[in-house]
Amino acid sequence: MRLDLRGVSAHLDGRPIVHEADLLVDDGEFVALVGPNGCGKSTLLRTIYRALRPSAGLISVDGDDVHRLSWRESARRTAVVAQETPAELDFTVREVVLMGRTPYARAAGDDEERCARALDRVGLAGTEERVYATLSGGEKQRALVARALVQETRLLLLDEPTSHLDIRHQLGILHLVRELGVATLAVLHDLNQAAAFCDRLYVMSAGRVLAGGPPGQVLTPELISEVYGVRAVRRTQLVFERLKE
Ligand SMILES: Nc1ncnc2c1ncn2[C@@H]1O[C@H](COP(=O)(O)OP(=O)(O)OP(=O)(O)O)[C@@H](O)[C@H]1O
Repeated sequence: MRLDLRGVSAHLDGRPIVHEADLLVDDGEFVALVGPNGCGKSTLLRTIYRALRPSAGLISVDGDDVHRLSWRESARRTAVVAQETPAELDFTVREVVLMGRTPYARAAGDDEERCARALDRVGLAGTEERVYATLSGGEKQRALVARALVQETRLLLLDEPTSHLDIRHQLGILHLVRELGVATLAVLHDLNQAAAFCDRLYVMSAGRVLAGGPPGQVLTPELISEVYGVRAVRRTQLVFERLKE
């Protein structure tokens, strides 16, 4: 699975937000998209999962223009964990997770097992009957990752997947994504985490993709100061690793 963006521009309410973005995610790659608040990361992601039509450029998944695929075909290729959580209706966690199976034929008797396995992988085993709306922010976020997992796509789009999570669960989700080995494009804010977990990253600023490549090459103090207006100093720091259960 290969995601390829060429010259993608996007407007919101007639305002140009993303300008001629080029970006590539190869099969099995974990790629981060970083940049300051409001620079257009979510907007760019939305053009990929078809919540927004680009005003110019081409977005292809395995060579096919994503905006020309049928809804079902698109959902079989690409799963999304977006920032907005779904309307808080009275769905159970099971029902929310199984929405990820909608692009597949019914009658798959093993959907229950898939659901249980996915919930287990995100640390929510046994919560199937809970009402989704009653979960905490971090639990909701992990349930939405479980929904993306049962969709069994080879491309995963994650918009700040760790924003509500404590440090242990942040690492849990990032490790999980790595282990999946699925092509992943994730908007992340923590540059240290992006550098630690991702194969490559792209830096956006003011609607443009400024740089892309391995974290060590891209995240230079010069670029960070240009993009974020902060001074970056490389120091030894506390490193967190999850303890085994
Ligand atoms: N519906 C809208 N109409 C007009 N402008 C919008 C709309 N939605 C977002 N914007 C603007 O578009 C710009 C890009 O927003 P976007 O959410 O893509 O940024 P982001 O990089 O994901 O930011 P963050 O890190 O804060 O999540 C922002 O200036 C935002 O205010």
